[in-house]
Amino acid sequence: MSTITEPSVSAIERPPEGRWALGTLSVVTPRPPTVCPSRADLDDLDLLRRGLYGPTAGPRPLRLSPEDLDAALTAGAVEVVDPEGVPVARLEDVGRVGDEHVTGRPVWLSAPSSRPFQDLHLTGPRDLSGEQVVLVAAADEVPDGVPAGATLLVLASTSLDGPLAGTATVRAAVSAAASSGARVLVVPVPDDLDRRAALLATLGLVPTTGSGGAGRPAEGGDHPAGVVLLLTGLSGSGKSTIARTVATRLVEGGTPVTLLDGDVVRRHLTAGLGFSPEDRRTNVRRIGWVAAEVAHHGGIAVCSPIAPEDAVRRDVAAMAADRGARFVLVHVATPLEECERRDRKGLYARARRGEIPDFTGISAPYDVPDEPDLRIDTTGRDVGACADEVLALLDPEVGRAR
Ligand SMILES: Nc1ncnc2c1ncn2[C@@H]1O[C@H](COP(=O)(O)OS(=O)(=O)O)[C@@H](OP(=O)(O)O)[C@H]1O
Ligand SMILES: Nc1ncnc2c1ncn2[C@@H]1O[C@H](COP(=O)(O)OP(=O)(O)O)[C@@H](O)[C@H]1O
Repeated sequence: MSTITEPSVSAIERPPEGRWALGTLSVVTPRPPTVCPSRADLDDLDLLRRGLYGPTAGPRPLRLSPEDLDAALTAGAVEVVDPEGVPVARLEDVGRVGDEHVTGRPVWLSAPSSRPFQDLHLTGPRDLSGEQVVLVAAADEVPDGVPAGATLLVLASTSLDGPLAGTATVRAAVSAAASSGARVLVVPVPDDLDRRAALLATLGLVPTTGSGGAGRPAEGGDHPAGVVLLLTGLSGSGKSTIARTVATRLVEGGTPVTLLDGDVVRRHLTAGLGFSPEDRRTNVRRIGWVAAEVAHHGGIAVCSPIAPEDAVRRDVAAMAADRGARFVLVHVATPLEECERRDRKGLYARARRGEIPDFTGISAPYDVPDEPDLRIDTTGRDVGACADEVLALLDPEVGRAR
């Protein structure tokens, strides 16, 4: 989830009725945070706005960063923008759902930015119960012979910023329908089973175990999904060494790789950032954004920042998922004592002397990942063997030369 933070303004926006009647008083109403949620959340809001979940549905809970969550609860609202910054909705009277989510009453703002195959999208509820409807959720589900007069209902997200697979599915449906005179309708498929059932019911269709039961396509079509591989761990734990070895093996096998190493990234992409919690968040989110872009086009991005915060690592996972990519998390769990013993760059000694403030593991926190795909303690281990364990996590199809 990417967020845009704006400074709060010192203006009276909505004075509570009956209060602050004195003309000379100026009240600061906290400004709601502006949030650009995941593509799945934006699609869900769009379906809700079009009435495609029926008249009584509300928005599903929106995951916010801790800062935005606090700001939303304080302001009682959150403004939702699409990736182009178009304000699409404002959730009012927001309340917390669990630790990380909020929900509220939607007030619809501008229409979302247009998307590929815009004219084919369902604009509102429609009764399709009397029609011959073929549900399609992936390009290879488009039947060879589409009956004339049938409706191909494509359950796919076709946004410019989402997985490419959805657009490929619609393209396949349009081309199959052209020869038979069938009609194509498109609707983003909700990734929640109850929402999907509500959508199909609104269209007069019964959920089936066929395409209607299919999940949101994370891959498929004619674009293999790429991978965002994130190696997280303390300084000196072995992230860069393993990342380089993994990348080298992949390149030797004919698979191009984008390496986003912590130190290297800080000299270029995130030059100028320091090691405050906020700068680290920005650093890791930028890495995640670039990695998700790479993976969106089928590439492999190997990233090795310390990435000390659990919530930010999950932001990166969400960015990858939003771009139809796989996210693989490896915790390089070499203990602090061993990292400090190695002290390849002499930084731990300096941090112990107090010369480097906020040093991860010494004077700045590191959230140990709860459920990484792999945890490796490199102490006394061969680098190649560690790299092999990581490589084994990657789908052989993804590692295939293209
Ligand atoms: N205060 C402090 N804490 C941790 N590390 C520090 C600090 N200051 C400089 N360094 C050096 O910067 C490298 C970590 O940068 P990252 O971009 O990976 O960090 S973070 O993800 O933004 O937390 C890290 O490199 P690695 O050893 O490769 O991890 C250090 O060399
Ligand atoms: N099995 C191993 N995997 C990775 N690095 C190892 C391993 N065993 C020893 N090392 C050494 O540990 C150090 C790790 O440094 P580096 O890869 O820069 O860590 P980080 O990127 O996490 O700061 C290197 O000097 C490397 O040679």
